[in-house]
Amino acid sequence: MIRFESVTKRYADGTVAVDGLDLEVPGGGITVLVGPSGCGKTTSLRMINRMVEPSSGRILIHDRDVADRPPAQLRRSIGYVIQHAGLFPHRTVLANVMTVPRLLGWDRGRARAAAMESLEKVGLTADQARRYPTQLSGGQQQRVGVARALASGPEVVLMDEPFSAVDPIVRAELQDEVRRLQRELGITVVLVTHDIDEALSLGDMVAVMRQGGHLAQFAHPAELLAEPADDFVATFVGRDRGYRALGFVDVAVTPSPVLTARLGESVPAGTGWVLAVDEVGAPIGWADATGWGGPLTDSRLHRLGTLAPAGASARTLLDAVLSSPSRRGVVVEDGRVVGTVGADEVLRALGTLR
Ligand SMILES: Nc1ncnc2c1ncn2[C@@H]1O[C@H](COP(=O)(O)OP(=O)(O)OP(=O)(O)O)[C@@H](O)[C@H]1O
Repeated sequence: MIRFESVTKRYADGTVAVDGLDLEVPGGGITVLVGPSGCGKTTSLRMINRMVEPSSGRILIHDRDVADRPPAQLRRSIGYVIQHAGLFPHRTVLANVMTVPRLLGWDRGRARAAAMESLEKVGLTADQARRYPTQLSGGQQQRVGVARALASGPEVVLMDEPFSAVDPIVRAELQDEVRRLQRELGITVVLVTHDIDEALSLGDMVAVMRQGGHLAQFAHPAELLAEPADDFVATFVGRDRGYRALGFVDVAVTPSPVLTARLGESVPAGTGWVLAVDEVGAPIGWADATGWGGPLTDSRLHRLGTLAPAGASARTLLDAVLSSPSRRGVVVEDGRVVGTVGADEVLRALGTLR
């Protein structure tokens, strides 16, 4: 959908930032450009909306050369999100988000409605819309940046290190949000990051670039982990790639029934591990009824491990097992316990995969 054809960018001082890049970004997904500092990610991204002009080669969106479109018009049709949101400080949040619709010539009412809708999509309120950017947290400002990029309903959104300036928790929330919005709106997102974990968790496809603006590998995250094209990619992808690859592996393991009890219910001595559940069947903790019996109380409970949703990846299942005091991973559906799995079952299922 976005095609780089032998694209090279040589800056005026002779720096070759991108060298003969051939890349086909599929429509309707998230494609991540990742690589070490200075490998040409930002330059590649900015050539899509003509903020940087290629020295040779061409870039096509829907088979149409971007060079044939006036830069200002092209940029209005493509959303753009940058690291520190890049908001106008002296304009309200709403006015910021209305910018592109207004530039497109929409009347005030239509632009305002589109901006409010867009702000709502990223979880911001009408009250926040009236404020100035500095009156919001860094994470909220970044949401405004995303809302602004989406306000005119672009098909393509470019994001340059959009989450690097926020803390890890906000970052994870924003990543989820972008994933959700991409699916909901069916847009094509091209995102630049230097963080391989972000690339692997967000990307439907990941382009790993290396110094000198060369493409090292373009693949699905699971393939990058399982079959890095060369030593550079293997090193860049990092340690634990065998284990991390399990995050993309589905295994057929049927959860076994587990003994559950509500608080106050009597548990016979010698029962072993019992999973405490609340009134709707959601797990609340484990109790070890090996050496005692009697009513189950709060004080008997050990902390739950992580929970694996039904159909979770091998990595999530194993994590549920390893973090559980009973060494049985709890599988839930709609928050309710459906059963448990053991490490041996997950490993056996993995062993039968090709
Ligand atoms: N305007 C410019 N003039 C000259 N050289 C430039 C210019 N912009 C970028 N470069 C150089 O081009 C190369 C690629 O830069 P680019 O910003 O595209 O890399 P990047 O992978 O996005 O890096 P980072 O992760 O550090 O932002 C670097 O060597 C950089 O110094």
